[in-house]
Amino acid sequence: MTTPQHTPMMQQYLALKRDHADKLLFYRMGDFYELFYDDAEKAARLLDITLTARGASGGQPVKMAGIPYHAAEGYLARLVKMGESVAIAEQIGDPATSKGPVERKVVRIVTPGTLTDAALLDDKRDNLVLAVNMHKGTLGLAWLSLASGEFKVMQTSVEELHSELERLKPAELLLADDTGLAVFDSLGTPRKKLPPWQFDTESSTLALTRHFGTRDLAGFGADTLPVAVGAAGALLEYVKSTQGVNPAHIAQLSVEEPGELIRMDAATRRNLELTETIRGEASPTLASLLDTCATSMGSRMLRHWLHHPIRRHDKLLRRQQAVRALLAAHQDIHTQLREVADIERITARVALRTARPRDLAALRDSLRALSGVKAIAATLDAPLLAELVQLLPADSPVESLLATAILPEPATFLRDGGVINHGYHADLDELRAIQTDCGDFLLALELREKERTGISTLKVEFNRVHGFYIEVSKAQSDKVPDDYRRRQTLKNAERYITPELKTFEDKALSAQDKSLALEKQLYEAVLDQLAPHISELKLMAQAVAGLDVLAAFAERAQTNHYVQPLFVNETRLEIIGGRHPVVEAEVERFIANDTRLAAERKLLLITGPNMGGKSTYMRQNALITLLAHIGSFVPAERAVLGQIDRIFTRIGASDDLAGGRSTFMVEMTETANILNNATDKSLVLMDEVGRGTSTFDGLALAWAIARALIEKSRAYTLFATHYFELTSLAGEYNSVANVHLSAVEHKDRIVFLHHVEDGPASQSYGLAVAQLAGVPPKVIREARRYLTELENESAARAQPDLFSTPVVIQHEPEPHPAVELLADTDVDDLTPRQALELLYTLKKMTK
Ligand SMILES: Nc1ncnc2c1ncn2[C@@H]1O[C@H](COP(=O)(O)OP(=O)(O)OP(=O)(O)O)[C@@H](O)[C@H]1O
Repeated sequence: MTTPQHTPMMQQYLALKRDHADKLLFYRMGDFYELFYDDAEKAARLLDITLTARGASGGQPVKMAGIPYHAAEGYLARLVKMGESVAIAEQIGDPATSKGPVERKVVRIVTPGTLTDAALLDDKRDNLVLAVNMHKGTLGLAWLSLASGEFKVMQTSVEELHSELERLKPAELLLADDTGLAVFDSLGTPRKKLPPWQFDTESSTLALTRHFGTRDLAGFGADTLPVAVGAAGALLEYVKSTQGVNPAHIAQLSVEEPGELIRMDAATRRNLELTETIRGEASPTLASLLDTCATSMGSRMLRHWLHHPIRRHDKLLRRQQAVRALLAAHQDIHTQLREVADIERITARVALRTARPRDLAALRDSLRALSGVKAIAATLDAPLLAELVQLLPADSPVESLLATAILPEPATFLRDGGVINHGYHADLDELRAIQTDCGDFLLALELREKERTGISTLKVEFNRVHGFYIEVSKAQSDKVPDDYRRRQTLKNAERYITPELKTFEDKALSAQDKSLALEKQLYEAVLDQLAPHISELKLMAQAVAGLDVLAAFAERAQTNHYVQPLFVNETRLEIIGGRHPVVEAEVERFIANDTRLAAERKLLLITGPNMGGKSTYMRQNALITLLAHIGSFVPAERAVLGQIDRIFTRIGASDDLAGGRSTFMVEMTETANILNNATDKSLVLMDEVGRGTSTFDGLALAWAIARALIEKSRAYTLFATHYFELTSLAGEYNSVANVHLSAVEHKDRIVFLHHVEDGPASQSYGLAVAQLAGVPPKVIREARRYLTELENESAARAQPDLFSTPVVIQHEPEPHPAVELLADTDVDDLTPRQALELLYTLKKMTK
């Protein structure tokens, strides 16, 4: 038995689907996008739309789900958010002339990481696609924001992968098919596996140089980064294959040098709540506090800066000078910038030829507003501002082109017409005149016909379905002349057409069709004319974003009383009157605290009651250090900072269930990372390390970790602990100092002073805090009784204090190599001859 044939339309569908098996295929049919078979089922499930069946093809009913064309954006956004990719097949043939199904083609592929549509993108976040390439322990990364054209590469060691993923937070990952790392499985990010050859350095170099029109990649500084180049090539090809047009706005590749930035691992970025709270919310975070930017370009750049603190003091000084100059002008700059649209994303859409009429109008109006910004910024005295001002437009040819070409308020969709300006093209004006003259002609005709026929109620009108007609009431319809042809009969009226009206109708309707076609053509030509200006517009967008962020820094500095930090080239981290920027906005009265670290005072051992403010104090120092290194002023009376290369934090307890690691395992993994990587230029925050295990294990570990930080890493360390035994370290090492968060007990109640004072805390107040938290009084009473018992017991045992100084570590002697060899030997496995040889070897080793 032969299988019944598929209908011609389904054959066309299946051919398209074959090339896009891993995506949902939106198949355009009239005013709908239809999905069939498994795609239909999946879409029905994900989008909660109706699943139906349509006739049969190939002997089977065809499962189908439809999405109205005009509502497609919303559905696309939801699908992409869920990590799906969608291929959109449009009708490209003319239904009137085609035999069989209209020709269709996949014109666009929407994937989570390659969005550019304003409706699908989050204004305040970059949407990145990241390609990961690994070769013999080297990690090559390439990432792109298609909506801005920013294309970057970096080469580092594979160990950095986790931290880079946390920093970049890509919306989509591209991996070679044969990459099998568990770290990717625990990420929720949609992944696309590509054949490994796409990551080949040689063919990638070829693809990249062809795209950029360069001879090699040396000009980008990427020629020495073969693994990163492999990733970049795979990425570029992927993006080209999804867009259907050449992404011309990707005009350069930049290399990110790991050494330029202060490095932070994944845990640190999370713990410091830079752009997301630990719970994954957008506020309150450092970003939500600082973001008073007027444009979404500024908001995005601010987020970028927060994750990319820079080390070079001269660069930071330039930002600081700009902030200082903006203290008096930020309000005016921001007022003007509020008129500026998202030039960056509009430019990308111009390059990808998906810019809508209102994008172009917004670009034109933004360019106008920017000349105002330029005028204000030009009066300010700071080298960085002068550089940014240079990039802002003055009498931009783009603005004059758009001013003449596009109507002040164009229609939303080009297909509706009403986009191209009057006076821009003579033929268009003429075609439009025919349509406007319509009104006059019809009035004149009505008058004339009334006179000729003597029918006073006669009306000349138009509707979309029937075109032009003369309407006469039923009662008077016997008076119509012979040249009236009936067009339509209504209940109370008849509608007619005359040869004259018909001729006019043909002319008017064809004028409308022609003017729509002409508008489309002229619009495309405007996009062509904009193409050479894309890189200049991109630079302008960057300058606007930078200016916006610097103005926000100035505003924040003024409103929240921040000061300009001072950078020095000595071992020093001194913060006087420091505050936690986010907590200070949440509490009524924030207590400022000092931090003094220097070569001879490198580790602060912080004790004090729970809720006393230890975490807040530690974090505020990290945040102040970070703010200083993005060029912002800082919440303090004074801050003096030496070179910083990394910030590490080991704070709080969190399970990594997806990664299969317990709380304590996470704690120790993060600690291991710190001990292995911290240098004397690193800032390390350790919050109650060791508390995830039994008291003695925890204490012993905390003690040994503190020593390693003091002796080996010599990092700037803030070490908060509940183990009072550790406070004796200050007696042992000059570089250790004890501080504590003060509290007083008042009539059985505890009052936190949140003030950092010298010396160790005198007691722990654990029970008082538990009481404050509402633990039932009976439980507190029992705890108090048990505590007394414990204290008495330990006094009675008078156990020698393991941590009293000096502590002598009993090193186990290294075993003799002969002993090791013997331990590794399985005697039962040896032949007599091998046994004899072994004996000789052992003998030799003892000589
Ligand atoms: N310097 C300060 N000024 C005013 N309020 C503060 C200050 N520091 C902390 N607080 C308040 O005290 C609360 C507890 O602070 P924090 O979490 O830092 O305490 P902790 O000592 O780390 O507690 P635990 O040991 O239980 O983790 C904060 O949420 C904040 O409301």
